[in-house]
Amino acid sequence: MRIRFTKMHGLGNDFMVIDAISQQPQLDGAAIRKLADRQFGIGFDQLLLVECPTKPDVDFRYRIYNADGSEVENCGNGARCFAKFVRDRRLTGKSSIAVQTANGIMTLNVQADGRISADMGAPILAPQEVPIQQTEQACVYTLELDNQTIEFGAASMGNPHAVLVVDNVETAPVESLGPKLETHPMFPNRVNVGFMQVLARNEISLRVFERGVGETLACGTGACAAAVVGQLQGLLDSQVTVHLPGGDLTIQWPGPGQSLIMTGPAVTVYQGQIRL
Ligand SMILES: N[C@@H](CCC[C@H](N)C(=O)O)C(=O)O
Repeated sequence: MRIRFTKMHGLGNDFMVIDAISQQPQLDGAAIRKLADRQFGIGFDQLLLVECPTKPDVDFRYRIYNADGSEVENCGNGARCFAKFVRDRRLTGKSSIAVQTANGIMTLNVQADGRISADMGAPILAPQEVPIQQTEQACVYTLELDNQTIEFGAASMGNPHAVLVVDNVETAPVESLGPKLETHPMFPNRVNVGFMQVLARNEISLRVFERGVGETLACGTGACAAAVVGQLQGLLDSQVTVHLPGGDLTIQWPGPGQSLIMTGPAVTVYQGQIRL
């Protein structure tokens, strides 16, 4: 069957977005991996499916799949692209959109300048719920890897994140440590691994090795998790500019129990059709 899709990105974190309201794509893990392939397919970090909601008082449901075919709970950059997609495709005229994800209901607000703010909900900090193999909640956890003790903070934005504070993101061991931490027994559902350099109390640089993908040019939930971990460790204020390899996000977090607001751009690259 032939499927219409839109290629989009949020700061270089790229997506294949499919309207699964007017089309019914049959995509299993193998088909998603084939489409995600950057040589033999379309190439993307995540696939986003826009569907009708299954709950009342919600505009849409959107589902997220990593390039390795695994379905995931949340995607910050994807959420902004989803909002631009449903407006550009005239699936809604609303500038405040409520969307159902595997993580609950998220509200997205399209601003006059075209940037999109997402209410990302409150971070989950209880270790069993992130999840990490620890019994007591702490701002800094440790694990042993290759005879080295690694310190990290942890938070779930619906999806699990570990955040390491580093002196310099340029030289941080993202490629070597990222895959080892992603699959470390400390993280029963695997983990997204952020490497954060604190530049000032309101400014960080961040690289993220994403679960199910590898290093991406930006990770919205990773930026939220870094802001949370940095604030809990006393390093950051409540509003932070996050410099990612693909560009900047603004994160606001008043503190524990409160929602994070993430603001940034969403870009359409092209529209296409592919035979599945
Ligand atoms: N790029 C995303 C996160 C996508 C999901 C992640 N790889 C996971 O497995 O949890 C973002 O912008 O948040």
